[in-house]
Amino acid sequence: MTNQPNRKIVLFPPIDEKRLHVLRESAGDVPVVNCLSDEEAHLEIADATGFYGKITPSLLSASKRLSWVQSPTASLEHYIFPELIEHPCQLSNMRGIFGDVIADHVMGLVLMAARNLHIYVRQQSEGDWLPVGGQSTHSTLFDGPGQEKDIDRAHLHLSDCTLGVVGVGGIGSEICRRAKAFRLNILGVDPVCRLVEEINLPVWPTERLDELLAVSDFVVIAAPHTPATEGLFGPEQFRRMKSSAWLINVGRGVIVQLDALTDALQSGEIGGAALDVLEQEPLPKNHPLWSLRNVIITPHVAAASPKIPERHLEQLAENVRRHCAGEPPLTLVDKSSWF
Ligand SMILES: NC(=O)C1=CN([C@@H]2O[C@H](COP(=O)(O)OP(=O)(O)OC[C@H]3O[C@@H](n4cnc5c(N)ncnc54)[C@H](O)[C@@H]3O)[C@@H](O)[C@H]2O)C=CC1
Ligand SMILES: O=C(O)C(=O)CO
Repeated sequence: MTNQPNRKIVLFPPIDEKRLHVLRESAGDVPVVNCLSDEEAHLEIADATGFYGKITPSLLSASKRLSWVQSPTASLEHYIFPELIEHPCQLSNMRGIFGDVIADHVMGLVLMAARNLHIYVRQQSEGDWLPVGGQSTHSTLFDGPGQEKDIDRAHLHLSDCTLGVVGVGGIGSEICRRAKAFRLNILGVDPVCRLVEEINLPVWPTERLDELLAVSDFVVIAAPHTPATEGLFGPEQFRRMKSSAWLINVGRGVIVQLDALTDALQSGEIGGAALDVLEQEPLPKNHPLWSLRNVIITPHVAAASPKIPERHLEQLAENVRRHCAGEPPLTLVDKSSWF
């Protein structure tokens, strides 16, 4: 397909030369302008049709012909504002490139929690040989066969567990597939009631979240930050969860009310939490969550992988090509879900 006439794409903040070259190849004869300053971005956006980067209300109001905005991230909370929602331009994000990487991270957290690995790693640094649930300095299995002991009850058997996913999109679906391979029972809620391919898992509507919470041993949040998910997990949701259940959050920190989560963990209302994203990032050094035995914190790294920059560029280049050809972008965002 030939490019549409009079298209122009503006990038701000600027990107490196190597990536710029790839984008220019995708754009063909459409100019791609890499702006080095905010002032330059304000001038260049006036007649631009496409924009990649951090759009602001001021840049948007300086634009006269904008029909496409691409955010650099999957989440949109730092890139969306009322004027952009009302603007007729199409908005696309970077969802869909993180699925396998984040699902691997989640399975790592599930295995740590089930096998108490987080506790053993801490004990290792002190040179402590202490089985969780046991008092002896060696495995109680040697004390005699046939009887279930505290040490057994303190370690989870994964195929007896249920994992419930909140937000079964690109990341959530991959989590379900991996969990299935580990023989967990799987549930999922999402406003879009799809079937997870390969494992034929029917996804429940979000109205059934309470049911999912009541039976899940692991509740995994892989949803975006939207008005509907902000603060979605508070005291009531923790009350509904099993007292042994773990909450795993790889979606966005603000979906979980940090104070309510801290209370639920300190009071034993839920069994544990594994958090890659938190309402406060970085979590302050003196926050009580750091010292809780049943908490695993990773510093917003669930998506870190050498594959991601490569995929990011590929997806961006494809959306540049589509914009120039007059086609809708991949990963179009439904702006109405932000009302
Ligand atoms: N921890 C990290 O480093 C990263 C976190 N993320 C987060 O993961 C989120 C999901 O990313 P993808 O799976 O690629 O996006 P996606 O758009 O493919 O999937 C998100 C799913 O959540 C669903 N959803 C929307 N509102 C919901 C609600 N109220 N309750 C339950 N589900 C709801 C959507 O319908 C969709 O199926 C991103 O928006 C971002 O916040 C993304 C990348 C890295
Ligand atoms: O794209 C996102 O939303 C991220 O969190 C990247 O780490």
